[in-house]
Amino acid sequence: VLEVQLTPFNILLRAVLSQLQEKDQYSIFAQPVSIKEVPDYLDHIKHPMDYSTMRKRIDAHNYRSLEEFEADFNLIISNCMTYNAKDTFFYKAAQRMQDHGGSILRRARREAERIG
Ligand SMILES: CC(=O)c1c[nH]c2ccccc12
Repeated sequence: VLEVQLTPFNILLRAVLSQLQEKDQYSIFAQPVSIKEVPDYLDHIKHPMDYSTMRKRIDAHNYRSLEEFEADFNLIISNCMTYNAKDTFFYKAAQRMQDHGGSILRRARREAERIG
């Protein structure tokens, strides 16, 4: 059985990830971009990221700080804005996710300071 040690920090990261995923109503960012569907994706994007990968990193206690978690969130956004043209549904979804994420992460930073 996967015994995930639940530290306050780990619980905070899982809660923040769930808040971010609530704003991804079409689950655009939920899984890695499919290389079968998008064969040239890795020619353009050198560091793919998605929410399922972030969840694995949380459970592996792979984030040592909220800044590292935010860096992966920002990677999801920047990858999407790099690969997709400005007038696309995906690009616009990344812009909205960036706006939503900004306020969610600001609140999380204050909470992380509080739990120390
Ligand atoms: C997040 C993202 O860029 C994508 C998510 N699903 C896709 C399908 C085709 C091309 C790009 C994507």
